[in-house]
Amino acid sequence: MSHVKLINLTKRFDKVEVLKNINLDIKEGEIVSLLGPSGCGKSTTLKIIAGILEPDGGNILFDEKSVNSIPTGKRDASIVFQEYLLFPHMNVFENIEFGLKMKKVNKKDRKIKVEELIDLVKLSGFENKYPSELSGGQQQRVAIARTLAINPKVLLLDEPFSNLDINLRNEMREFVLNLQKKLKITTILVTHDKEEALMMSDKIAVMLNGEIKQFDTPKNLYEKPKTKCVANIFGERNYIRGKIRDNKFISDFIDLDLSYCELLIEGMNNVELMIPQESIKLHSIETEEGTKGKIIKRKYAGEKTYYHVDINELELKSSVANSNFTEGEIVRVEIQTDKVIPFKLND
Ligand SMILES: Nc1ncnc2c1ncn2[C@@H]1O[C@H](COP(=O)(O)OP(=O)(O)OP(=O)(O)O)[C@@H](O)[C@H]1O
Repeated sequence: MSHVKLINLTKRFDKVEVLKNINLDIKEGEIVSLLGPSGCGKSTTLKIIAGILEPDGGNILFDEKSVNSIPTGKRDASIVFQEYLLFPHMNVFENIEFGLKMKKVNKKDRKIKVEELIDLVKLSGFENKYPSELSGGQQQRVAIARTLAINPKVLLLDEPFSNLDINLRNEMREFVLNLQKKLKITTILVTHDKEEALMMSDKIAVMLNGEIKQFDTPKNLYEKPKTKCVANIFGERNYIRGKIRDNKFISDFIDLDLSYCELLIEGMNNVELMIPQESIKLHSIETEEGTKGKIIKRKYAGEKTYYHVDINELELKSSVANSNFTEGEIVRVEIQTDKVIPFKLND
């Protein structure tokens, strides 16, 4: 277990500034995700923590001690990559044993440790199998066991689930989460999957263009993003331009009573009101609630259906469970305002 701190980390590749002053404070035993689009600098940050890459500036602290000059092998931070990188000519037992051999642990202790890990990652009976004889999920569990063999203080996971099919991915997420809680090992997960980050993390660092835009709990990030760019990482939302007066949002299309909006700032002249898709409720035309609207697009997605609805020439996106409205149908649109967020323009 370790408390990890990144202070003013910077990194350039050629002349491109890939990390710009990264600061992060990860408490002992926490699981934190680095979430952001491709190329924003997530893997580079992880590799710098692991010691695979050197930063151009800044400090990496484990338990308040700088590890900048400690080489990868001695840093107590182990990384699991997307491609697992198992040794193909070694069986499961030998793959997991490898790091212990490098550390010159004696044969008897190696056997005890490897058996313990095989049990932990639920691979009993697979000791003599080679990587080519294992499924993706099994290979990944070997990679995790091999990483844990050397008792790292910090576990670094670089998109570990992205090569797995959806069922296996859910199973492995659950598995890693349970393991992490059991071992209480400080874990940093790199992902570009918002749902994965929301489900797995104590906190998420949202990265864009080499910067951390917000570091917060999943709930705060989803419900109270500080900027539009952070909000957009967590899915498509609706935005309407207007102004706020006397607890009311006033726009060319629609006026809304914002008495229940927690994040209201009075007297904002030039705002974009963010409305989550799930706050746009659709009702049949017979009900009296809400404004009249017309369904202009419908996308069925199993648990939810996504609609585009036109009210007063304003196109709003709505996601609704258990509904069966059709394109062209006239409906009632209710906009719930408890989760809307006004952003000052230029945000
Ligand atoms: N060894 C390298 N040499 C030159 N440029 C690099 C190197 N490694 C990464 N980069 C560049 O640095 C930027 C950040 O890369 P990084 O791998 O950290 O992004 P990422 O957020 O992890 O992306 P992805 O989700 O696609 O893996 C990218 O523009 C990438 O092309």
